[in-house]
Amino acid sequence: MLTAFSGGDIRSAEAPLLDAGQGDALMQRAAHGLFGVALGLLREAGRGTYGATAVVLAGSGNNGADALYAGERLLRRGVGATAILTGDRVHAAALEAFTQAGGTSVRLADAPDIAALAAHAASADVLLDGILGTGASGGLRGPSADFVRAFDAAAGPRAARSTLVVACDLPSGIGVDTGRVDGPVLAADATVTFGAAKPGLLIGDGAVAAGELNVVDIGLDLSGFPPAARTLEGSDAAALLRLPGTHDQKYSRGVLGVAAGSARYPGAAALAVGAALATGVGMVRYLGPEAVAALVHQRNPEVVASTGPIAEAQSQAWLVGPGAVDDDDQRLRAVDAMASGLPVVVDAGALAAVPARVGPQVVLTPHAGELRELLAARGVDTERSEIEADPAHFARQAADITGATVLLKGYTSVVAAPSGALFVQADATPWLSTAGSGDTLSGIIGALAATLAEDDGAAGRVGVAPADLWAAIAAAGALIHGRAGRRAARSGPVVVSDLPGPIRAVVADLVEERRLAASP
Ligand SMILES: NC(=O)C1=CN([C@@H]2O[C@H](COP(=O)(O)OP(=O)(O)OC[C@H]3O[C@@H](n4cnc5c(N)ncnc54)[C@H](OP(=O)(O)O)[C@@H]3O)[C@@H](O)[C@H]2O)[C@@H](O)CC1
Ligand SMILES: Nc1ncnc2c1ncn2[C@@H]1O[C@H](COP(=O)(O)OP(=O)(O)O)[C@@H](O)[C@H]1O
Ligand SMILES: [K+]
Repeated sequence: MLTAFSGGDIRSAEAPLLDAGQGDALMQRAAHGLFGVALGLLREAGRGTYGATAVVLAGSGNNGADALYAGERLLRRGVGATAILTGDRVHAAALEAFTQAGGTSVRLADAPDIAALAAHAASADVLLDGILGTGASGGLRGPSADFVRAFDAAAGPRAARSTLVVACDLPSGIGVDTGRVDGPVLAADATVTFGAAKPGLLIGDGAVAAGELNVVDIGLDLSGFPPAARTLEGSDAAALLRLPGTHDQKYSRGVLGVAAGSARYPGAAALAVGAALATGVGMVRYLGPEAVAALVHQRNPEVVASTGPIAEAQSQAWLVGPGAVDDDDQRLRAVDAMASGLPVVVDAGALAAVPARVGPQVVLTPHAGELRELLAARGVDTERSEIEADPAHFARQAADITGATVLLKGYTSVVAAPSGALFVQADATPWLSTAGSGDTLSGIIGALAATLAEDDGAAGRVGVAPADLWAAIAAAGALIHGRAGRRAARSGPVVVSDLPGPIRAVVADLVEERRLAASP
């Protein structure tokens, strides 16, 4: 599990070490970590150090100092380095060390031509971004903002540019705790963050700008601080798989009831059911129109179908809503499922049926447009673009108002528990943004919920509080869905109806990972 702490908590954890006179030692550890990653990237790109060039962007704070000390180390390895001092102040000792090692520097405020300076930076092999770190307030402003715009214009988009950009602690321009990007941002190939990840590096636009994330231990003790966000890794999702045992039968493994699909959108039911079966479940019971059941059966004859109400179909968990629009029976099933006290995954058409207050075992899976409607129905008016800019804030607000666990879909999937716990997954690929993709995500989460509904040890296995189990399950679902999408995309555009194969393969890999971890 990757754990992120707020910028404020990281600074609080630094305080006792600074009081003990260890500020310089911390900074040297940070600089060494940054240097190591920059060196590794240069080597990976086949550029080595002798004859290579680096530009260090150094702001007025300690972030700039870290970058200058990393630049000093590059200079000592034979890299030619220039520093661009972006603030009106600079850490004197760090600049002195950089200069002593042979580096030259220029003040951005004195530069006659920002475009020419940006073009120089865009011709370097590596750029260290030390403009802003945890001391950032708001988006980039002033000459730093102008410089980043000019650099982007000169270097081109990240995927096409030749300069390797390594962010010091975080890409300058992102919200440390939100990932919000309100102006120009220096998108990094890699980010080297110190002490622990910050939430902004995991969420939304901040996660996109961070590139590959490296966490460098600088000796901070964060044990007394609450995690601000967590990301499940494969081993965590593997711990949440309930593997069948010798005494299991189909009912004990868990039955998922699915009330999805309608005359208008029959396919959503087939997609959700296919994904649930591929994730692994004792049985799927399908409730809905006979014509939809027939379509489900074409692909999955093992499904047990009926046209009755929720009360007549015993299940361990429910999935309601995919493709269920303009269908009173499906709406009633959604309402009954949410009132049952059982875990329920609520997607698409059923989101409008969520009552005023539910419990964390009700997992809502809206995209930003659906979340906007859910909030508007509760008196919170906002724009879809605002939700996309600050997904954690709005997912949390929805979890707080409804009492449900809320998974907000997008490039990163953000899961907010009503306890305030936050999980963020960035396992997906934009190839998954295709119709029906969300139906398969809800099927995966439904299957996990059905198999774990009566498993008292599940929260402990993944190291979360019992109340946050449903959020962890939703995050694990996003991980499996995202990895399956990536796997599918290896051989071309993702076709959602083909996703069960990759889902099974991802689950098989996770089972193997768990077996290897358990064997001595
Ligand atoms: N503490 C430690 O021991 C350790 C800390 N570490 C490192 O220190 C970093 C935190 O350093 P920090 O606190 O000095 O803040 P930092 O982010 O460098 O700069 C803040 C300055 O930037 C400016 N500014 C603010 N907002 C702006 C904006 N939107 N647009 C433009 N400018 C803006 C503002 O300056 P002003 O504008 O007021 O002149 C402000 O003073 C941390 O990320 C890590 O890298 C590691 O070395 C480990 C040990
Ligand atoms: N740009 C993106 N990058 C990665 N994953 C994405 C992106 N856009 C959407 N997704 C994922 O694809 C799925 C889309 O779900 P949804 O919008 O509900 O589609 P549908 O309603 O057609 O089923 C979600 O799991 C979401 O996280
Ligand atoms: K930075």
